[in-house]
Amino acid sequence: MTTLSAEWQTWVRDNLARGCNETQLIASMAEAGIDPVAAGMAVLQAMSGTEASIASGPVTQAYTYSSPRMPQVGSVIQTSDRDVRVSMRMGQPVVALLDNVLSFDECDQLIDLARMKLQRSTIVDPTNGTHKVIADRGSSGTHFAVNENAFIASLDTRIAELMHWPVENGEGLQILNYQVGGEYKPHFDYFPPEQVGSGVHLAKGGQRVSTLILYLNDVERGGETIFPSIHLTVVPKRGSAIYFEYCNASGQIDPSTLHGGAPVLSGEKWIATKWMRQRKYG
Ligand SMILES: O=C(O)CCC(=O)C(=O)O
Ligand SMILES: [Fe+2]
Repeated sequence: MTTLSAEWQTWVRDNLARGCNETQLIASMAEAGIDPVAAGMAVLQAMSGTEASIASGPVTQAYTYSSPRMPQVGSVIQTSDRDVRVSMRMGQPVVALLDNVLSFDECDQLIDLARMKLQRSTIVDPTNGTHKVIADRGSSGTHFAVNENAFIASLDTRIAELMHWPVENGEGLQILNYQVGGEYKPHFDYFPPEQVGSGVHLAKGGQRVSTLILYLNDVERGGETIFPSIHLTVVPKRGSAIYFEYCNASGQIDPSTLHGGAPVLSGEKWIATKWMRQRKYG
């Protein structure tokens, strides 16, 4: 057990005093190499004003891994229309790397459909009247409602079977496109229960329980999905997907699933993300 340095304790207190969001603080600390569970404890202790020393060594997690949704055996998951190959699996946190989730043709179709929707979000340039894409944030996105059309419905069914969770508990498939420099800073996909703002999200469908990120293209350089607290890096591969879960049957959440999208260094990156909720969503 080591103690979080005085500098970090001061940093936490100062940022809380400035009104920074707790989750962002934990994510920044994790990015700097601090165990996110220890970072979370530091933030909680600072919020409650205690000066006790804070453990940043191995931390006993409250999260119970006893009944993962993703089976912990087998190399193939048979869905109603496709055999998906498990190429890597771990139990704590529950993570699985899946190959052959989408055909190349399905990846291209998703990109084309999303591109059409993305193109609709243009503004008219007041200087010359031409349509142009709204300011480049390094990433842009759109989503498809659950069962929006026959193609999306077939994917929603397959994805639900892979995630071992009902279609109706899923949020609509989200498509993200990152250009060079585009990234997604480390974050949790669940809604932090201690945050006031989470209430509105939790009211509909409850907590998020699991995520499937589908890679729609090969990225020339960069754009890996990174899990800083478990030191896992997933290289995007067209048609493959990374699955992870972070909310168990008791409603506990697993902070070791902190993850982000590393900056794209060359080329571009297209992904589709499915989030599952505890209950029926929508
Ligand atoms: O871009 C990535 O690899 C991560 C995406 C992600 O974290 C999300 O969609 O929730
Ligand atoms: Fe995420």
